[in-house]
Amino acid sequence: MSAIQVTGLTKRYGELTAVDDVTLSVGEGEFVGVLGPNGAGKTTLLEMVEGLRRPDGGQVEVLGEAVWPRNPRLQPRIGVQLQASSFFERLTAREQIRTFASLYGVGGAIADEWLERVGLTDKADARVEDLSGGQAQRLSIACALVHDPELVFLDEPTSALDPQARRNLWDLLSSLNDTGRTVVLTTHYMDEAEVLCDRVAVMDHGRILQVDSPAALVRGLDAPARITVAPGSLGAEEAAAIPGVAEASEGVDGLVLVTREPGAVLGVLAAGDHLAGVSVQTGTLEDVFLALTGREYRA
Ligand SMILES: Nc1ncnc2c1ncn2[C@@H]1O[C@H](COP(=O)(O)OP(=O)(O)OP(=O)(O)O)[C@@H](O)[C@H]1O
Repeated sequence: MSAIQVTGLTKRYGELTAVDDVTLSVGEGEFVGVLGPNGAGKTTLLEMVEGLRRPDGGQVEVLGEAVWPRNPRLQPRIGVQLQASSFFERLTAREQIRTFASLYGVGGAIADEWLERVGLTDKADARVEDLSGGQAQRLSIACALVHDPELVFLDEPTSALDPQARRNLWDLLSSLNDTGRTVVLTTHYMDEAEVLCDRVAVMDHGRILQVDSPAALVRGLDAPARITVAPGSLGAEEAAAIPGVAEASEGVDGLVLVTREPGAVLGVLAAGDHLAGVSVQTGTLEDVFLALTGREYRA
């Protein structure tokens, strides 16, 4: 069964169509990312799927249930990362998460465990107003997860985090997903989408342009591979004569061979003992975005 089924979803703000006829399905246990630049419509889409915003058209079904109007049967089963501004005022971090926990009948010990899991134990007694942006973000994520929901929604969960906290959160989300939870997040970070997601929906101007695994999106580009050979290892003429090499030219890091048959070319390089220091570069999600929109990706 699908965890999420979105059909023809549309949201307009005056003249602007923020979400334009989006159809998307997310399977149980999948980790799906909605990737797009600022203003692509990711938040609006997510809020409609969460049942927080009313669509102008289309349908949303989450865990087999309608989400609008507010569906109380869904609340215990889904976790929604709220913006830091939605915290209860003047509570400490511990009181905040314990309050969320108690709403779902979850005990204080588990709430404290979640503070630990997001690295906030030493901030447990700080008021939420006194947390840094990254700390508040981690607290909001812990509050969304404290009742162990089967489906988790996160809106740009790592945007205010430093690199270490970002890695830690990636590990946390991956481990949740490994234990069967469905995770849907929005991000404008290509690397985040690439590392975490089973499938990525590339979104721009309210539309989902393509949905697939990061590897399949890149494969679909049909872009040639670039093999860089360490300087001095091989001459340009010799390299150009290797079957399958379309082009060989000196680059900053060595000789760059452009080929659509990287396996065969690497085989020849190995046979000639030229593999030391070789690197292979294929397309990236940035190339995918460029191919889909005709524009460079700017988060
Ligand atoms: N309440 C609103 N009223 C009017 N326009 C809105 C409203 N909310 C969003 N928009 C507009 O809809 C478009 C999509 O916004 P949305 O926040 O969904 O994009 P996003 O992809 O989440 O962007 P970001 O990465 O910056 O959060 C934007 O052009 C935005 O200005």
